[in-house]
Amino acid sequence: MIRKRLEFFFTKDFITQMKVFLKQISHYREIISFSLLLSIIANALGLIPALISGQIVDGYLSGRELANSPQIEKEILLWAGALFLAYVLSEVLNIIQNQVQLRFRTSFNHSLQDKLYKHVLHLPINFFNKTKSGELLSRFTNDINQITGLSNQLILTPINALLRLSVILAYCFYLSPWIALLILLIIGTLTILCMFLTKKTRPLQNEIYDKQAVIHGFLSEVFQGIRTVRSHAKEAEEISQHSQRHLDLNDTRLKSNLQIQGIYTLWSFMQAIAAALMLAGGSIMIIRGHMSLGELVVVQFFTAQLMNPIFNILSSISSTQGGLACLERYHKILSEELDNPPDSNRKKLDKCIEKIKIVNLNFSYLPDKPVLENISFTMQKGKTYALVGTSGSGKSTLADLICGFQKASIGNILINGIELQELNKENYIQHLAIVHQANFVFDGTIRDNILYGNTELTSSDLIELCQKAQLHDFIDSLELGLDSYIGENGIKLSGGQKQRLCLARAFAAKADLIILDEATSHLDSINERLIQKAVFENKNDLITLIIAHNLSTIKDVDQVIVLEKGEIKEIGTHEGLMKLRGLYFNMLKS
Ligand SMILES: Nc1ncnc2c1ncn2[C@@H]1O[C@H](COP(=O)(O)OP(=O)(O)OP(=O)(O)O)[C@@H](O)[C@H]1O
Repeated sequence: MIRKRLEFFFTKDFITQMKVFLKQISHYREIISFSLLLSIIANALGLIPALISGQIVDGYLSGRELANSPQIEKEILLWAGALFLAYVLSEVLNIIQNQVQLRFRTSFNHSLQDKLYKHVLHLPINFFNKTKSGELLSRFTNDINQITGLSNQLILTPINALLRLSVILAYCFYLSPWIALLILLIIGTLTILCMFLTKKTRPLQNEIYDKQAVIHGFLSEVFQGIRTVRSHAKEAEEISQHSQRHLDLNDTRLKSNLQIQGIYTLWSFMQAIAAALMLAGGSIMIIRGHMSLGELVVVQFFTAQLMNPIFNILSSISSTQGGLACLERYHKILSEELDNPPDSNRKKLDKCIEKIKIVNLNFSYLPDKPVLENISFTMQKGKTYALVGTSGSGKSTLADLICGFQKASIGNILINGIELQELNKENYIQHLAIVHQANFVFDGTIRDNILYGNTELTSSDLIELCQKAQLHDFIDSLELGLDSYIGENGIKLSGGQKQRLCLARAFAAKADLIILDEATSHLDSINERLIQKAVFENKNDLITLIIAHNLSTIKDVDQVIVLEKGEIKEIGTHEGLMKLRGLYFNMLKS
């Protein structure tokens, strides 16, 4: 019966999420218990002033002629001192409890952040294709903060409030069962009414969080693409859309606030009724000789104190709903399947990559829309390969599959004879170096960015790498050389300088498979040739795969693979394909 009633107020979903949360914080039970104990003692001390006031009224101010004796004044002063002490002690304990609580919350927040970050960084690239980065940021900031607050809303506030409620009710019951009954009646009505109303606030709370996340998503997109926004003079449109989204969010906030305000108003109204009833009931009981004046003082004081705990429980339920919605979203991300579990027992490569065999590979991003079909070819250590084809033919997708960033729908990629899916991805990636056309550089120095590819490099290694990537002249021209800051995503660098920096970082990785996906597209022909020379210098030690639109840059590779609409149309050496006078020949001629 109780369970049914609970499910009436809290949905099953709510209860499941609550259980998940309680399990999550079970590691912190010691610190939570300590914080709870402090809070209970502080609250108990908070009730003492009421009892002392009642004692002073009954003991010295009523029921007999007021005696003006130094002894009585001394006793009153002692009681007042005790009252002051109870206040002070209660406050001190509250301060300590706040500190303990903060410690728990920061450590809990930290562990939530770490867990989510660890998971997200190992999610398939597809996850990032479908999730806006701003929304993801919202999960790390707003959602995690809300989840952290749940400990207060679900544990400390209700337990404290229930305890206070029990003490007050017990005292009132001791004075008069009728007063206790009256209080219970008021509380019961109030609780049922507020529970109905708070239940209604949850959908709007969720809507607010969702809309905030969408706004973050758009903001981060616009900041990242500020050049595109500027170059299309879309500032006014973006501002108006942003403002529209905010108006929409404000609308939801206002609706939600209206609901909450309704609850508050109802609450104040009931509180006024309770105070009036107590005053009337208590006064009648004094007149009839069933209660003393001091006891009425205590009851009035307690009634006022009683309302807050109940209100805290109810507002906890409302904010808990928001927090649990955040927890739901948090766990939704954690339930996304990892393609690269960090602690898996998958096989590690015991030597460098010597052979990559691709067998009958098929892949599609969307059902029934194949991007790659029946791809089969082999790459060997010491050889260079080029993937060519028209735009959208699937070259970058194939490179992503070889790197393990995407999973083939059908077919295999065998690395030294081992199925790629059976390999420990972290270990496998350490054997690769990839440079994309639009590679990312971090906000830091040139040195930081190159060391990201290999932290063990010495200064002379760095100089050598920069020479290989044709970056040395540029670095020499900078006042701070390798220690120059390049700004967010290399804003202070030209497209070509950024590409050369990415090449230096890739060379630093000392990989056995290097994939250059349009990696020299921003370079002038002299630099492009020099870099190619550098790439081919160590070609005997690795597998080199070049994806290029400029076919004049790949004439010297050992094998050219020509893709067209996701299928291999031609494969062979430059000379062989030229003789064939097929697709490759036509591409080169055109
Ligand atoms: N994340 C994605 N979701 C859905 N479709 C995608 C995704 N990425 C690429 N595609 C589609 O897959 C096809 C192959 O894209 P891919 O980037 O591999 O081609 P590409 O040959 O490298 O092109 P380009 O030479 O222009 O870089 C294209 O039709 C593209 O629209």
